[in-house]
Amino acid sequence: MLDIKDLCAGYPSGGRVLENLSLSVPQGAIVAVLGRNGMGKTTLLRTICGLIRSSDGEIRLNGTDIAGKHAYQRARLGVGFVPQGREVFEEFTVAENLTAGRIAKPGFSAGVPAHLLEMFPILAERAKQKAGSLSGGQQQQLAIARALAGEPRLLLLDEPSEGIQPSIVADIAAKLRDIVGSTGLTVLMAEQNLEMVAACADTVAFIDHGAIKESGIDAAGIRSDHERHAKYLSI
Ligand SMILES: Nc1ncnc2c1ncn2[C@@H]1O[C@H](COP(=O)(O)OP(=O)(O)OP(=O)(O)O)[C@@H](O)[C@H]1O
Repeated sequence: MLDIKDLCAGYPSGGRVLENLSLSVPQGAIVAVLGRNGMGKTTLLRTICGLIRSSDGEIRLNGTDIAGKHAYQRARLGVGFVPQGREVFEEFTVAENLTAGRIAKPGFSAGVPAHLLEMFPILAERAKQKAGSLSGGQQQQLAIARALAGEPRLLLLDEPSEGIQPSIVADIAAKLRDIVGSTGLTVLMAEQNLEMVAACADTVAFIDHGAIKESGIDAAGIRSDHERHAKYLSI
C-alpha cells in the first residue's frame, strides 16, 4: 500500500536526515517505526505527508508516486497525519475540531460521522467543550478522530502514547486495532512505548541514522527482544 524507496530528506539548516530510506507497509497493517531520539522518525512521517519535501527517492501510495505532490494533494489522496504533541485547535470545541478534519477534504459534508463518536464516546460527551480543556489522553483521541474524520487510507501517527497514562494507551491501542479491522485502514506510527507497540502493531521497523535497518519484525515479541533493544533503542 505504502512503498518507500531510497528516500532522502532533511532540513536546510540541519543537513540530510533520511538517507536512502526504504520501507513497505501492506494494506490494512499497523507498522511501528522504532529508534532512538533524533534518528529520523518524525522526519520520516512529515516527509510522507508532504510537510517536508524529499530530495530523492519514491513514496508510492497504491503504486502512485506522491513524492512530488504538495501536502494538501497527498491529504486528498488519503494520507492522514496525527502530529507529535497532538496539535488540536485548543480554542475550538471538540465538535469544531472534528468538523475541521472533515471540511479540509473537498466534497465532504461538515457532519461528523456517527461511528466516530461511537468509537470515541468521550468526544461525544465533550463535544461542546474547548479542546484545550481536555486531558492529554482525550486530546490524543481527538487528534486521531480529527484525522479519521477526513477518511484517510493511510494514517501516520507520531508518538501517540507520549505523555499518556498506561490505561488510556491500552484503550487507544485497542481502538486503533478495531478501526483497522473494520475499515482496512493502513497505519504507520512512530513510537517509543513498547507496550503500545506490542498491543497495537503487527510489525516493527527499526530506524537508525535515517535509514530502516530491519523491518517486518513481529511486534508481539518486541518487549523481550533485548538484542534489538541494545542495538537500536539503548543510548
Ligand atoms: N526543523 C529542524 N531543523 C533542523 N534539523 C532538524 C529539525 N527537526 C529535526 N531536526 C534534526 O533531524 C534529526 C532527526 O530528527 P527527528 O525529529 O526526525 O527524530 P526522531 O527520531 O523523531 O526523534 P524523537 O524521538 O526525539 O522525536 C535530528 O538530528 C534533529 O536534530
